[in-house]
Amino acid sequence: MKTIRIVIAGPRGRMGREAVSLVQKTDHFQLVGVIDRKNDGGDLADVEGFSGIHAPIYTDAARCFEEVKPDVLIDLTTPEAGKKHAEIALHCGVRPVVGTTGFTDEDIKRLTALAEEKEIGAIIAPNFAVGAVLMMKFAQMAAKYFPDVEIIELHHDQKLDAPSGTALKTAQLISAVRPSKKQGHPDEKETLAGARGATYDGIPIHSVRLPGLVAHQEVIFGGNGQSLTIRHDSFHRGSFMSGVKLSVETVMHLHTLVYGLEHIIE
Ligand SMILES: NC(=O)C1=CN([C@@H]2O[C@H](COP(=O)(O)OP(=O)(O)OC[C@H]3O[C@@H](n4cnc5c(N)ncnc54)[C@H](O)[C@@H]3O)[C@@H](O)[C@H]2O)C=CC1
Ligand SMILES: O=C(O)C1=N[C@H](C(=O)O)C[C@H](O)C1
Repeated sequence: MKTIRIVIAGPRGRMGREAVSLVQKTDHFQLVGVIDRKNDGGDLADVEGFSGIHAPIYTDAARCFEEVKPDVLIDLTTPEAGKKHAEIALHCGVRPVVGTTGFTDEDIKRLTALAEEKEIGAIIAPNFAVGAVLMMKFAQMAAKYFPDVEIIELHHDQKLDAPSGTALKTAQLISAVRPSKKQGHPDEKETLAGARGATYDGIPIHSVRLPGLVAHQEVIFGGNGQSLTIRHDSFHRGSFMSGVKLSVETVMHLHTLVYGLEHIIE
């Protein structure tokens, strides 16, 4: 199998560290550089926790892509940095695999247009865990029969964006198969602002942030005298890595942007 040259943005983060380890243990993956906020010009092997893993560190994405010429960028940073890195990657002919969340519909449209203009593959996956992708698919199936639904997402308390990318994607998939509707009593009033959560196309989304959690979501459907709950839990970040590997391999054969692993996992 041809070796895939990879740059990771955010290598020192919780997800970035897992991704570095994935690339290290995958025979046909090669870590050719990293993009970090610190240590420009240094070697990753000199950073705590990366002993023996040699890769040049860049703070400037464009310079990184020009100098190390990767096939794929894996971005696991922040919404602001992720959007910037994905755009620069596409301009430089590098295929982005973006796990970073907090992208708006507008961001995705803009990056899709750029990928099509450059005729290059890109993947934006709000959740790389196979179980989470199935949860979203099952929720979309259930919404045809149960149009009343609320989403509760629960994450660790260091998460920057709310709602989670997974909750937004779940709401988008549900909204694609059910007519728009306002749920609950038409005269319902919040006596404490925010009590009914945020809404996406009438679907309430509630975000819980607590220490000890990793990534969890419940999609609760209500019908006449019955309820259906679909729940997924990621207990550690290893759960995301088979999806990252699949995305890196798949993006090499794409010529457009794919938003969501449900388009890749049959
Ligand atoms: N798609 C998926 O399956 C998953 C996605 N995520 C998303 O991945 C992202 C990262 O999550 P965590 O690793 O938990 O966060 P983290 O806070 O542990 O790591 C983020 C890293 O990005 C780095 N960073 C920030 N700005 C940067 C820049 N301009 N250039 C280079 N590096 C920069 C930070 O220094 C930090 O090391 C978040 O958006 C999160 O929502 C997290 C888990 C799974
Ligand atoms: O920040 C996280 O941790 C996670 N972010 C993603 C999201 O926003 O959906 C994926 C997963 O839920 C973990």
